[in-house]
Amino acid sequence: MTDKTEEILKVEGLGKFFGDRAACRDVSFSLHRGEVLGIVGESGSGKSTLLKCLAGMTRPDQGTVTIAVPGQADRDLWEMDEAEREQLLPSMLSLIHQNARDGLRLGVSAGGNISEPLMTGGQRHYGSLRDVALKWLRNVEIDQARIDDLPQTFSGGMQQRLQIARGLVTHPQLVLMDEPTGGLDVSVQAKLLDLLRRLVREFNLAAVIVTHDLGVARLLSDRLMVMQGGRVIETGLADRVLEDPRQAYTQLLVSSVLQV
Ligand SMILES: Nc1ncnc2c1ncn2[C@@H]1O[C@H](COP(=O)(O)OP(=O)(O)OP(=O)(O)O)[C@@H](O)[C@H]1O
Repeated sequence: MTDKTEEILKVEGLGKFFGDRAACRDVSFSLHRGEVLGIVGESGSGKSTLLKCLAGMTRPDQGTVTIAVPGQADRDLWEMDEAEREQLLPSMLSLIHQNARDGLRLGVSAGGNISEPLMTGGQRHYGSLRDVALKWLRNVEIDQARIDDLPQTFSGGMQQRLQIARGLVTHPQLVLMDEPTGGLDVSVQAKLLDLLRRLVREFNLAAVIVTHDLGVARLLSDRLMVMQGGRVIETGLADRVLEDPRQAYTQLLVSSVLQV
């Protein structure tokens, strides 16, 4: 049985600067198994930069990112050398991009896209890889008959679901999502949100979701972190932050959405 209180991610004093500009600074939070943290804020507030620092894509200038590694002691992502980080990343975390095409291999079949991360991890048995791919197609509600089709032949919503299957097939403990429903039709968004909610619960995932959509944030997140000008200005339970925002900026953010 998994321990729901297990800390999966701890961020302390994180900062990233581009010249004189702080894209994010003094960011600290922790995340436990089964918990979903939504990060909201206007464009340019530092959400994507923070996510990239957590995903091993952008080296922060300050602070630490400590992640649980299966079967090992917790590790600071940025203290590892690059080769070790590359090797351990798939078992530690998965990044779901806003644009599914950034997270898929377009020249590889749907089944190949799902099984590739397992092959990178050393699995070679064709029959079992195909079985896992079929299972994951079902998990993300894609017709199993499409297993040999290329992602280009899929709709935007299907491509996003395929990216999610590829991201979760290695059972990472931490999932990072960058505007996972952005750019999709409203009805497709709703279906995808339902799917994400189900998968987060089913696999007891720790997840960080960056979104500018407070509706998405409310539906998926347990806790919310509001960013402005690179800093965290408010954090708390999602319902509390949205129903009783304490900072003027959060009040503005919430009221501007309600007016739409
Ligand atoms: N590679 C870069 N070079 C220079 N400045 C950058 C770079 N990446 C981000 N920034 C700056 O850092 C700040 C935060 O940007 P970031 O993309 O993290 O914000 P965001 O909240 O994700 O915005 P959006 O919602 O529009 O994606 C901005 O002022 C941006 O111009």
